[in-house]
Amino acid sequence: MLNKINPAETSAWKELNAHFDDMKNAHMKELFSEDSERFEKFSLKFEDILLDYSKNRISEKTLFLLIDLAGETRLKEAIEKVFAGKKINETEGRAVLHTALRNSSNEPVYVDGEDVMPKVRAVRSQMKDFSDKLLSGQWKGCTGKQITDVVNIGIGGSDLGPVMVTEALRPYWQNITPHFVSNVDGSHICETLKKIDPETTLFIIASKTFTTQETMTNAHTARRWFVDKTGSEEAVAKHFAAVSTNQNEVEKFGIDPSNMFVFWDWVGGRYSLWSAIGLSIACTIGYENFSALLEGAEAMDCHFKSQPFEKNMPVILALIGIWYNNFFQAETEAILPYDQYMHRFSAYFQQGNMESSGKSVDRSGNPVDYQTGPIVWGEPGTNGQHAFYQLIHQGTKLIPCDFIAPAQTHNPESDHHSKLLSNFFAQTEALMMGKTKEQVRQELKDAGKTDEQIQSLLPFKVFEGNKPTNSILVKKITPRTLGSLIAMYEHKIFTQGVIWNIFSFDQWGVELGKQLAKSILPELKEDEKINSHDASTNGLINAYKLMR
Ligand SMILES: O=P(O)(O)OC[C@H]1O[C@H](O)[C@H](O)[C@@H](O)[C@@H]1O
Repeated sequence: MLNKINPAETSAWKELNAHFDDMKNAHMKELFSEDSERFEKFSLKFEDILLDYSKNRISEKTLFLLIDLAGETRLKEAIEKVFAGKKINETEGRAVLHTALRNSSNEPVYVDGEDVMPKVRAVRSQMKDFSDKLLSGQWKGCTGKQITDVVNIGIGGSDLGPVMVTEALRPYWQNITPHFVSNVDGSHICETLKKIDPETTLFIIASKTFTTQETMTNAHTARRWFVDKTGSEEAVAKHFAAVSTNQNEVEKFGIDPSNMFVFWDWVGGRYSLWSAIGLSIACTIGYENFSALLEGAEAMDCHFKSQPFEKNMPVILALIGIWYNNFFQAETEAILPYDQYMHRFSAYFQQGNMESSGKSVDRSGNPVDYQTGPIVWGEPGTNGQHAFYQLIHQGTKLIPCDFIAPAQTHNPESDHHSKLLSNFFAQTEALMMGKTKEQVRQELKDAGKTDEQIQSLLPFKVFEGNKPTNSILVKKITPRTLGSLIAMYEHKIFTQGVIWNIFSFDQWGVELGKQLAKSILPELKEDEKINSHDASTNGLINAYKLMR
């Protein structure tokens, strides 16, 4: 379906290896002083989003070769296939069509010869209807009261997207407070139940499979609590909705079929916020805003499909990521939003990246002999500055970072935003420029230090600089721009997967732990010692039995 080209065997890769020898010691400071147009050359604008990628250890030749690599690994063809609904998720035999969920054109999208768009539109209008009723107060709970709280019970892709988006778009909240329960740790559901009133709460059970242990356990606990508090089984119909691809299991759980929202196996969990999994988002910010989120993503889809690689934001980001990952051998990437509302953005893309690209077998089933997905992590600025930036500035590891900031804040109180943004600009400058021995010497001299003091302090105060960053400056975080940003990173992940010759849309690695947990659970019931595992696991379980 997708080609099975080993990227490391392409001629572009070999040339990149040779080119890396020329570039590995190049300092960005010099690259900037050699070219007064570097910023213009290495920045892109898409609607209200500016991507500045000039602070990277790249030259025009680097980009040229990376684009060649994309050509040799047939990226263009892969993009056409994914949008056309081809079953590129081969290990699960599925198409990958989260883009169809935001397709507002009249173009049909076929899976197995069937246009999926009519079904997509039907669920969209069901979501609109439901969220409108809830927000307008027309939907009444079992005692005739309006719904004030929505609790989304889901995990992984059925949780992270809705949490991230509702948090990022908090300024757009209407009259419903969302809550999210994901962890099977009873503390999560218990603490949430303490905050809500059963008469005014709607539970959304969100699970693609409707068999996930954490979600089903939390859902049953919520249901028991609800029936216990209201004394009525019938009331469940007015207070529970489900989002799933598994109609049978939803019915078994006892959710009114008219409160069920479907999606399809061609929507991957970590790409599902655009589907009915986004119901909690629509109920929080209103359907119109949810729709604007989809429109922003769709606009990025069109950009990704139509722009040549050198002007294509997701492609450029992907190629730069590959440059560091596979040539500089960088192991991690940080995503650093300078926006408090976006505090779950890196966690969201941690799943997006690490489940998609955490693969060590290529599309032919052979072990890869090059690095694939990086470790992705991050926290909002400026908090991160006071926690882990030290290592980025002066540690031994190369950590390419994406800095994201809105030019306009939703809270223009006093001078907070200019202070925030001055940090955003200062950090990427400092990471690139560093501080030379001469500068440090002068600074210490000006501070009145003796020569001896200067000599001893010097090595610690020098910053090598040359630390790569992308800056993504957004006019304002609105539903539309957020939609575009998310889609931009989704397509970055896709592009990298195509080039690395891996399957980006399965996640078999998650299964093993789940299976073992299932076999261990019954062993925890009895008090007697067990002996069915390795010595460490037996030892731990037996110690637990004595401690509990
Ligand atoms: O939506 P569900 O079927 O409950 O699945 C929830 C999560 O389960 C697993 O952990 C998968 O690795 C995730 O990709 C998925 O999002």
